[in-house]
Amino acid sequence: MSEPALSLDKITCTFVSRDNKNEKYTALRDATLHIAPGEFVSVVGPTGCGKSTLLNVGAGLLEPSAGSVRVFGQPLKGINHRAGYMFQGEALMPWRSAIENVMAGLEFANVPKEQARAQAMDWLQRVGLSHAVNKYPHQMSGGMRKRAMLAQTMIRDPDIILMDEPFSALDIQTRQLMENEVLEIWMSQRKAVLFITHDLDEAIAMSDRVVILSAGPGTHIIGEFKIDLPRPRDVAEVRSHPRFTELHKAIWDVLREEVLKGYDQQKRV
Ligand SMILES: Nc1ncnc2c1ncn2[C@@H]1O[C@H](COP(=O)(O)OP(=O)(O)OP(=O)(O)O)[C@@H](O)[C@H]1O
Repeated sequence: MSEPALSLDKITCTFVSRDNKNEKYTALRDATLHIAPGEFVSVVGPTGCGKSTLLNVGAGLLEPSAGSVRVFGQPLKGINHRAGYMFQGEALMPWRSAIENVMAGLEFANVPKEQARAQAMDWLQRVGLSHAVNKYPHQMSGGMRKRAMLAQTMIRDPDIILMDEPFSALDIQTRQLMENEVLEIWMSQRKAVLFITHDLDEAIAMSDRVVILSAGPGTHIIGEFKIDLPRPRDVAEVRSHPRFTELHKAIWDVLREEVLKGYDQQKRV
């Protein structure tokens, strides 16, 4: 069997507590997750449990207190250069137009400007932004900015894509369009994806596998489900598939108690 694209083994992350500098807070404890090349894995869990922390460890942005990270079998040191990231917030440079934003990653990698521009045009077309090539971020809608961010992530041709609630700020219709676009691109490129979401429907609709995290402290993986729904999928239509309902119930049975625990903790803060 081939090496996982991303292996997170027995990851523990302990922070100085935000509430009391004399205390420590262990967000993750012994969390293990392997993602195969080309596999789409979503991680769901209660609010504040450690989803972003896990993703940041995989991105090489955060060194775990214990445990190991491997990328295609090689120990990760520093930033994960085989990964592209798409986060919740805005990542476009306001002083650059759509095309200048999309081509920026290639320029920084010293790709000749004309080649970078041609590839950026191609990606803008793929994400439905060929009409907005010269628009600046403030001239684009939230959905258009997300499309530009997707092109910005994909143009570097990463082998692993890390997404942290990328569409949570979008209205439901735009969100579903973007989810379908991501699936279409993923089907054509088959990169490994680690997708973080609060939304169980989104996780099931998109993924090959859904992994469930416990409430913190000491968050770890408490269950995982293979999503055996047929592909290609339309994220809106797949929700009416009887198997979707079965999977949703089975996962929610595991997740519910953790969500309640997480909610309780938030109320106490
Ligand atoms: N740098 C840090 N210093 C102190 N505590 C931190 C730090 N980063 C994360 N934490 C704590 O670790 C826990 C997990 O945070 P994280 O952001 O990973 O959770 P999450 O599941 O992504 O949250 P959400 O569902 O709200 O997006 C939280 O209690 C958070 O306050």
